[in-house]
Amino acid sequence: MGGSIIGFGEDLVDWYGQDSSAQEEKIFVAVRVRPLNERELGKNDVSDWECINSTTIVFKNSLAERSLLPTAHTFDRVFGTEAPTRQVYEEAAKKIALSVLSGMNSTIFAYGQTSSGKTYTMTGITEYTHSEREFVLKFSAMEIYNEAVKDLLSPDGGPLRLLDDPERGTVVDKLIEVTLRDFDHLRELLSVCEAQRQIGETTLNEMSSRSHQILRLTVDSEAREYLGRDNSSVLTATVNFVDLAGSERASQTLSAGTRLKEGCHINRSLLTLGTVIRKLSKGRNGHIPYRDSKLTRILQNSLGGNARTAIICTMSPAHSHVEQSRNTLLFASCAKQVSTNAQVNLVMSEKALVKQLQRELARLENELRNLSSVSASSSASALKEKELLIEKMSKEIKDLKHQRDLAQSRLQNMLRAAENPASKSWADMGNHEKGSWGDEYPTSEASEMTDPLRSDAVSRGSHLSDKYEGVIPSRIEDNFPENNEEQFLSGDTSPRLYIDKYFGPDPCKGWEKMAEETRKNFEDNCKDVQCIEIDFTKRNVVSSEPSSEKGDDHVSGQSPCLSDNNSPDPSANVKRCNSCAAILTTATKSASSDEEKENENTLQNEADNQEKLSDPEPVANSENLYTEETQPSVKADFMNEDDQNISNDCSDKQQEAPVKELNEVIKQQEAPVKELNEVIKQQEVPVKELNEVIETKPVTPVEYDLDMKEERTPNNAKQTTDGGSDETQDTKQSASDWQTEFQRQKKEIIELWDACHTPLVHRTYFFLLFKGDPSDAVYLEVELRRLQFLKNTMLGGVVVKDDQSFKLASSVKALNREREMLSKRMLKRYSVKEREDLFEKWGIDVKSKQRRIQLCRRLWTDPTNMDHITESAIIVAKLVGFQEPGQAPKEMFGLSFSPKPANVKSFSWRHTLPSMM
Ligand SMILES: Nc1ncnc2c1ncn2[C@@H]1O[C@H](COP(=O)(O)OP(=O)(O)OP(=O)(O)O)[C@@H](O)[C@H]1O
Repeated sequence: MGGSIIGFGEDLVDWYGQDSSAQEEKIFVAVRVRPLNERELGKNDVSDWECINSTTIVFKNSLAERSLLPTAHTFDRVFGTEAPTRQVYEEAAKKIALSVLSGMNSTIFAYGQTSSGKTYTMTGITEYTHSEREFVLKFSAMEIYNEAVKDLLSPDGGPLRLLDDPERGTVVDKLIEVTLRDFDHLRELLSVCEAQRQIGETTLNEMSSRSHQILRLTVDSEAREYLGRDNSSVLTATVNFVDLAGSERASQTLSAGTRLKEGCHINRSLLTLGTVIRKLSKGRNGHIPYRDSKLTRILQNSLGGNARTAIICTMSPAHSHVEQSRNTLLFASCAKQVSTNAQVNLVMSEKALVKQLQRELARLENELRNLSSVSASSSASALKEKELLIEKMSKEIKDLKHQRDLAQSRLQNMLRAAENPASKSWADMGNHEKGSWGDEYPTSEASEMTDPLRSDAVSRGSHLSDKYEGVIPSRIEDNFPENNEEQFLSGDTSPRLYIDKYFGPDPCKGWEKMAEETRKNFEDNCKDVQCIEIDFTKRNVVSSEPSSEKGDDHVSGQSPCLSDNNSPDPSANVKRCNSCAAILTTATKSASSDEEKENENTLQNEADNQEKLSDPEPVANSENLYTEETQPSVKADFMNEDDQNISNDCSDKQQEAPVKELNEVIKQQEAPVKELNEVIKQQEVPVKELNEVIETKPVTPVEYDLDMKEERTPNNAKQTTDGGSDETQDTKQSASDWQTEFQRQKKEIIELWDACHTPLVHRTYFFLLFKGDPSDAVYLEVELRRLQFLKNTMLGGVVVKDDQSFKLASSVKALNREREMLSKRMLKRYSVKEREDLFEKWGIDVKSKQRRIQLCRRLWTDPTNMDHITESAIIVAKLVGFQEPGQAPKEMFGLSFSPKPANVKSFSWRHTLPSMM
C-alpha cells in the first residue's frame, strides 16, 4: 500500500513497516481457547475443541453434532489453551493496537461467553500495548452498565452523556483523560478501573463482569516524532480495548434479581452488537442499528469502518458450553466478513493543518501590515531621531568635557597657588569659598591686592572705567545698604566695573588673550566674583572710615590695607586680610546699625499715610541674607580665625593654615573632575554605538565656540582689516552676526538666571551690559557658560559636590529674602506717589497689604517678556541705588546709552566706589 498522504509527505510508513494510508481490510478475528477451569474439570467436563493449526479450530466430539454442523473453523488466528496472552497480543492485537501510532483509530474487542477469558486476555493486551509504545498516551476508561455510561476514573461521578459531534461522531461528554507517565501508571489506572468495574458473582464466574468496559488510549503526536520528519502536523488516534460483558443464559447462570437485570442489559447490547456485525458483514446497505445500544453507539466509529478492528473471541472448550461456543464462533465468522476502511486520521490532520495554515497566514498578513505601516517617512524619522539623539549626546559630552576642563583648570590654578604659600589671596579665596560672601566687610582694595588675578582684573576694570567715564555712574546715591545683598551690589556702582571684576579680562586688550584667559580661568573668574563680593562688603567697611557717613565707631582698628590700593606686596596683602578680617565682626554690627537707621527713615517717610503700621512687612535680617543658603558653617570658622589674627601681624605660621586649607580644597576639587571624566566616558560609548549603527556624518558641535566667535567679533575683524582691503564687508557681516548672537545669548542668559535663581541684583547689574556692544561678547559668553554649567550642576544631574565657585546660584528662599530686602528699599527710593504708580502699573491693589513685597515678588518673574525684564531691572536698579541722579532709568538700559571713547585718563577706581570711601 504505497502512495502519499497529503500534508505528511511521501513514504509515511508506520514503524512496524506498514503503509499507513487508507486501506480496506477485514476485521481481524482471532479465537482463543482457554483451558478448562477447575470448575469444569471438577465436573469431569471434556474439551470439545482443538486448534489444529494457527488459523483453524475444529470440533472433535459428538458424531451427531459433527454430521450437522461444520467441524472446522478458520480465522485469522486461533490460539489454543497453551498460548500465552503475550502471543495473543503479538499475533492478534499488536498490529491493530499500534495502528494508533500512525494516526489510525483502532479497536480490539474481546468477545465471548461469560467466564471464557475476555478480561484475562484484554488486560494483558492493554498492558503489552502500552509497553510497546514510545509515545505519551492519554488514558480514559468507561463502563456501560445497565445502559448507563460511567467514568471508571471518576468513581463518584454520575452517568456520562453521549454527544453527537459532527466531526468526531459520538463523544462521551466529560470523560476524564489522564496522561500516562509510565507503565506503572497504566497498571495503577487499570487497577482503579478493575476496582470500579461492576463485578458480580455468578454461578459460572465468581468475578463476572457485569458491564462492558472500554479502555481508551489516545495518542496525540506529531508525525515527525515517529518519522523523524520535520512536520508539525498533529496525529490524533485512539485505540479502544473493549472487554464486553459475557453473554449468558439465565438458565445457566441461575441469575435472578440484579444479576438477571444485568444479564438482560448485557444480552440486549450484545444482540445489538451482533446485529450490527451481521449487517456490516453483509454490506453497508440498509439501516445499521448502532443507536440501539450505548455500546454500539460509542463504538460506531470503529464498527463503521473507520478503525482497524480486531475481535478476539474467547471461548470455553467445555462440552457443557458448546452452544455458547458455537454462537461465539458464529459471531466471529460474521465479524470476519466485515470490512473496515481505516486510514490515518486525515480529516482531523487536514483540519489541524488548515488551522495551522490559517494561523500562519494571519501571522504573515499581520507582519505584512506592520511592514507596510512602517513607511519610508517613519523610517526616515526614526533615523533622524537617532541622529538627533547623537547630536544631543555629543553636545552633552562636549558640555561635560567643558565642565571637566573648567574644573581641571581651577584645580591647576589652585595647585599653582599652592606652590606659592605666600599667596594669601588664594587662601583667602579658599576661605571665602567656605565662608559667606555677604558676611564680611573687608575693603575692596584689600581684595584686589590679595588676589593676583583679581588685581589684574581691577587694573583692567579701571581701564574700562576710564573708558566710560561720564557714562558710568560715579557713586552710589547715599547710605550704605542695610543688608548683605546690597553690600554685594553696591561695591561697584558701574555694571561695567561689576563685569570687569567679575570676569577679569579687558576686552580692549585683545580677543586672543582675553578669550584664552576666559576659557582657562572661567571658574576661577567665577570664584573671583565671590571674592569681589566679599571685597565689596569690605569696602562697605571702608566706607566706615572717617570719610564715610556712618559706622566709624565700628572701624576703630583700621587696617593699613585701607590706605593702600595698589601695593603688590604679598605680605602687605596678608596684613590687610588679617586686619580686614578683624573688621568683619564689627562691620556686621555696622550693617545692623544701618538697618536701624533705615527703619527710622522709613517711619519718618511713612508717617503721613501710616503705611508702616498698616503694612507690616517682614523685615529680613540683613546678616542672614544669603548666608543661610550659602555657607553658614564656615563663616564662624573664618571669623574665629580672624579674631585670633586681630592683634597679630602676618607670620609664617599663620600663612601655613590657608595653604593647608587650599590643599584641602584642591583635594575636594579632584573628585568632581574624576566624576565628570566618568560621566563623559559613559556618554561616549552609546554615541559611538549609535554612530556606528546609522553611519552618520560627524556631529556638528552645537555649542557656540569662543574661537568661532572670535572670528566674528569686530575687534578681530579690525585686526584682519589691516591685512586686506576687501574686509570691510566681512566686518559688517561680523557685526551683524554678533548682533544675532547677542540677542540669542541675552535671551538664554535671562532664562538661565531664572532657572538658576540668580539674585535679582546680579541680573540687574548684568542686564546693563545688554546693549549689544561687541566688546561685551566675552562677558556674555562667560556668563552664559557659567549659567549653563550651573544649571547642569543644579538641575542636570551632573553632581559637582561641594562646588563653591558658583555662589551666584541662589535659591528660591534666598531669592524671596532678596525680594523682601528690595521691598524695604522701596520706602527709601520711591516716593509715595511713585510707589502708588508702580503698584497700579503692576496691577497691585494700592491698599492691599504687603503690596511692596507683592511687587518685588513679581520682578524678573517672566524671563520671556523683555518689557517685563526691562521694567524689573529699572525698579531693582533704582532700589539698589544704581542710578545717577537725574538719569532716566531707561537710559541705563541702553535706550540712550552708548559707550564713549575711553579717553578720560583721570577716571579712577575709587571714583566708582561709594561715596562713603
Ligand atoms: N487463557 C487462560 N489461561 C488461564 N486461565 C484463564 C484463561 N482465560 C481465563 N482464565 C481464567 O478464567 C477465569 C475467568 O476469566 P475472565 O474473568 O477473564 O472471563 P470473562 O470472559 O471476562 O468473564 P465475564 O464475562 O463473566 O467477565 C479467570 O479466573 C481467569 O483467570
